[in-house]
Amino acid sequence: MKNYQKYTRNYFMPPESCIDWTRRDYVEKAPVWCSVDLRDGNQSLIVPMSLEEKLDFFNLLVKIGFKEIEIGFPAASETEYEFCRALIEQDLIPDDVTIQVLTQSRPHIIEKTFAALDGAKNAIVHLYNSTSVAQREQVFQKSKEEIIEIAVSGAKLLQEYSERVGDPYRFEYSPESFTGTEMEFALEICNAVLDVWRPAPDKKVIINLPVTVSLSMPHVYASQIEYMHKHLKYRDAVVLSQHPHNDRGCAIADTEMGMLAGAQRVEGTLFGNGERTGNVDIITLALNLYSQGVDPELNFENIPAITELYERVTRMPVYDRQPYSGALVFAAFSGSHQDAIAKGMKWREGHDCPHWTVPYLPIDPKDIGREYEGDVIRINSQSGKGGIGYLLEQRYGYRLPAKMREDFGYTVKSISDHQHKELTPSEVHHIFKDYYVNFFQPLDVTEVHFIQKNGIFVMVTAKIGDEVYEFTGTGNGRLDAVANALKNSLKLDFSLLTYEEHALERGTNSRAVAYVSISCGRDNKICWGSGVHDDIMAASVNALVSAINRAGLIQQRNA
Ligand SMILES: CC(=O)SCCNC(=O)CCNC(=O)[C@H](O)C(C)(C)COP(=O)(O)OP(=O)(O)OC[C@H]1O[C@@H](n2cnc3c(N)ncnc32)[C@H](O)[C@@H]1OP(=O)(O)O
Ligand SMILES: CC(C)C(=O)C(=O)O
Ligand SMILES: [Mg+2]
Repeated sequence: MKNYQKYTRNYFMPPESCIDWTRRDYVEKAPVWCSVDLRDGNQSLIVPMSLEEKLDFFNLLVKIGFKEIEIGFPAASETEYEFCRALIEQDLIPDDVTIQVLTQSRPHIIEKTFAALDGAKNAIVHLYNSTSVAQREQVFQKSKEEIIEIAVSGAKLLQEYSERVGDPYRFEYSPESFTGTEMEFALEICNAVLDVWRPAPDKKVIINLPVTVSLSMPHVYASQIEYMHKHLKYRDAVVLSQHPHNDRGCAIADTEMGMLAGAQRVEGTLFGNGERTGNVDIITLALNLYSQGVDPELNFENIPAITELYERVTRMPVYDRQPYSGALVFAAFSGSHQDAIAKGMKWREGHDCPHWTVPYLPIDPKDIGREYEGDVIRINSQSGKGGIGYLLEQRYGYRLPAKMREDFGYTVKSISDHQHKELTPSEVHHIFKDYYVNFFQPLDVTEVHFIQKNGIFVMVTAKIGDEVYEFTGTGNGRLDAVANALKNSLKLDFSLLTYEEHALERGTNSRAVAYVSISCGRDNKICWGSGVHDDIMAASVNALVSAINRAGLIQQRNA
């Protein structure tokens, strides 16, 4: 791309090395979560949510377990204001939940914000102003001192309004566009705001360091967070918060590394909705913790229900590959993945496993309301015998012999390949029944009588088209005797290779299924057939007849 020189790295590393966080490899405790779905998420929708939709979403967030919820920007619009009023006046905020509201640092906006909060038992008032070089120069056209003055004057106003009503509110300050700000200046402005609020450990304030626009690799943000963490004044009275956006696709990494670097709180949204590429996805963050054995302190046990409500009120679909929540994120189409999953699941049945280690499935889909059936093993032309056989066994109870799985696998793949489509479990079942089970054309065996006499003697009644035949034969076992009767009487060139059977369903009325393979002709081509019947012997004969028919032996004999 010829215009690359138009761009440069416009972020700032801390003035000292801040890489202590690299010595930590995991987060051991969930951060304080704050949902900004109803503000950052809402302000970026094509059509912002209605009051009723916001209420539905608020109730969902409460149900999930959020204790801090940024409910909007009350000065922005009538809906935003009225929503805040409705929550307060109708007493819809649970006692253990704190609402948060966002305000610019402008007197009339702050005034309106506090008017919206009138009567609230508690709330977080979130003040922001932009601090980056670009915004200072282009948008505000102000010096650093003047930008600090915007923040400080706003901080003072928040304090005054709060004191007037008995000081029930907590405060949050965001140096918006933090990632484009010199770190020394970000520190200076945050400390200036802190000097106004003078927080104490029993009256903490939140300093929120947003990735308003992501400008660097995640380790840079982590170093920036560590710098602020080490140098902020009143540190034991500050909750250090992050608010990453996803412009470079690094929001999750930014947040996780930021937590390693000292951040204690995370602002984000469900499914990562938010300005441009979105805010950080809290579901992914929470389930990443969960997948490493850390309680995320949010309940995502019913992702499908959460998805449904989210899609309704945002009018946006959840992407198929969205981590943990997308329709395809537990799906395995490819053969080797399916095989490993099927074996992994079987392995768990025979072992006392304290932890989840199934290959290709980072967490157990059932834990978040997803199903194995339909969600995991999916069949197309990339699939293999392992997955196809597993599906047939789990759904329909057929335990195919290993070699027959392979044969059936190729049959299914070829159909999917030619039809150029995914096959549903029921279509796979139908293929099995249509191609392998009780396949009675052109040969059909209608009656079999066994006599035990120096081995087994058998009398077979068979039909080929309209012709009815009576054959006899002998063998070491019953199926062997039937095979010999057919082979010798009809001059068929095959030998019986494999025979397996099992009950298809549990219980006394269970049907039996049998699997037979025969080796045919001079080139020993293997052909499989299956039989299902109430009687195990009839199932076995059906399987043999199916194999003979599938091999085309009757047609070859006539040719
Ligand atoms: C990164 C973020 O997501 S920040 C949150 C952004 N969200 C929103 O803006 C959604 C809600 N906002 C709104 O509805 C409107 O912007 C309102 C109601 C808040 C304000 O509306 P208006 O005053 O009509 O317009 P607007 O937002 O363009 O105001 C721009 C003015 O505010 C100033 N300003 C912008 N942000 C701030 C701030 N945080 N603190 C102080 N002044 C600010 C601008 O410099 C500009 O000043 P100027 O009038 O001297 O040129
Ligand atoms: C208001 C602030 C925190 C914000 O949304 C951002 O910087 O992205
Ligand atoms: Mg934001």
